[in-house]
Amino acid sequence: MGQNDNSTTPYKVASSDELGRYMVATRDLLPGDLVLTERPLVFAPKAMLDPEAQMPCVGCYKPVFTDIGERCAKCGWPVCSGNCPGLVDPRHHGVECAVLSTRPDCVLDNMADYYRHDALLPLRCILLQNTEPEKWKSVLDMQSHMECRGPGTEAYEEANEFIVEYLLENFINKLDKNIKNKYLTDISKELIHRICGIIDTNALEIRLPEGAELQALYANTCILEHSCIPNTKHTFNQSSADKNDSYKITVKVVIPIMKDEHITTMYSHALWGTEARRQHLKDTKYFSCKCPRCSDPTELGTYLSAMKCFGDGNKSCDGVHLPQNPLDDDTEWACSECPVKVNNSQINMLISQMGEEVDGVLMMGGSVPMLENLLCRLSTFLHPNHYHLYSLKHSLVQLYGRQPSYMSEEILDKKIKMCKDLIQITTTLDPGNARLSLYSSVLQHELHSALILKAKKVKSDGSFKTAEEIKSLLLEAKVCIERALEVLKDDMEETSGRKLYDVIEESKKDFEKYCKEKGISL
Ligand SMILES: C[S@@+](CC[C@H](N)C(=O)[O-])C[C@H]1O[C@@H](n2cnc3c(N)ncnc32)[C@H](O)[C@@H]1O
Repeated sequence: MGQNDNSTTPYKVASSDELGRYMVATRDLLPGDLVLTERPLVFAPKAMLDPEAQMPCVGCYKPVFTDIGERCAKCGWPVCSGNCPGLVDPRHHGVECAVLSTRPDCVLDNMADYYRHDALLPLRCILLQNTEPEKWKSVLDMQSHMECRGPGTEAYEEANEFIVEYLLENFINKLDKNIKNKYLTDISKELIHRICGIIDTNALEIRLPEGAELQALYANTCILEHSCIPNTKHTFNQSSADKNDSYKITVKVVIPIMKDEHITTMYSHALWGTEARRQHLKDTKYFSCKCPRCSDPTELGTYLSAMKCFGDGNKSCDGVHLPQNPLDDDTEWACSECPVKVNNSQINMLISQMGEEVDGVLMMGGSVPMLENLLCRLSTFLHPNHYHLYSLKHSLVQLYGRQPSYMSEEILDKKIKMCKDLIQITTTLDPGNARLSLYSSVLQHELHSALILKAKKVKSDGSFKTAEEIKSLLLEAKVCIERALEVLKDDMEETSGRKLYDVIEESKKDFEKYCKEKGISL
């Protein structure tokens, strides 16, 4: 869709005590309309979660083997090659190298502690002050939430140890006067803390094809406010021939926005339940979300956080537990059928324990029996649509119908039902495919494949399916594969979207070939 009136900027910046700066639409906007596109002010690698893992090259972020790999000839940081163009490019390693070069001699043996890539973004930010004063001004315009990040807070102590002291002690305090005058006329502990606050509040994450993750700051995109039902989607350019456009962001409308309505994005994970999303937003962005999804105990009728009632000890109950007021941290959870109530902290403890189990199984690439076992156990406590069960089912549908022991008609029917249930939840939570397009696409693709396999199978009673039955299954499969491709239309600039699109397009070709061979026209 998209409307073509590009004569006026589609947004203006407003401000309120509650939200700070935010964006409103200057005219009615339709899905597909461009809100903005801009290059990043600054970007750098994110923290390495696993210190044993490969480190990103400081010039291009490709993972490198640190023990055998090359080092930057000047500063000694791991690089993909001494000829990496990013080493001299000021947007990448070109400027910071002068500061990082003041390294102690011992560092090459002590990599995990010494090469702290998450300190590079704060360093690249403060280096803008003399090299790119306009960009530096834009960074300083951003909200830092220093009022919530004083000494003694977790955010302060963490930033202090891992970034502020690290940068000061290892590099900045040892800098030659000339270099300091050239690059860092304004430098203090407080300033680095403020930059850390700005990064935590505003930086966006970019996952690169090779696995590394970057963080980047954008002057205008950072003004977008959060909603758990966002009306825009953003993508990052990762494939442009023009290197200056690397990581350029494009923000597009996904749900119609009326003139004067707020333009929103999502800072949290769309498949987390309300409690987890709100806690994450409080901890990292210092506000309490009150959006329509957070305010609704059923989360738009999906029951994504709902629990089953445990009964009162004497009598079992088929009711469903929901928070009475999801915006209240001390809310009680009440049953839909009986008088039993449970307090929020008990529910949170249970849910986080279950979450750890789910993450554990998924991280080790859980097999079908492992996933089914946990699904069965957690289903005793959780509503079938609960987000922990969603995660397990989303993995299961990618294994059912693809492994020899899981090809029976019964399993295919199970897969078809799971896919349909998960598609329903996904579409309700993310009607514009702002955040869950890859999840949706995978589900549509899996549904397509299960329908075809079912069409090819004899029935469980040994009889053949009629031509009508086969055609009806294949017609449904056709709609699914078209939807699987359609929901990815705005993800093509990103590698993960393009890769998934290519896989699904191959399936579509195989499907068309099969129909042609069988003389079936759909
Ligand atoms: C990325 S910044 C957005 C721009 C910011 N308002 C400014 O003035 O620069 C994120 C911060 O905006 C505020 N914010 C964003 N969305 C909000 C919302 N839905 N409710 C309350 N505050 C919000 C919070 O203070 C949050 O930490």
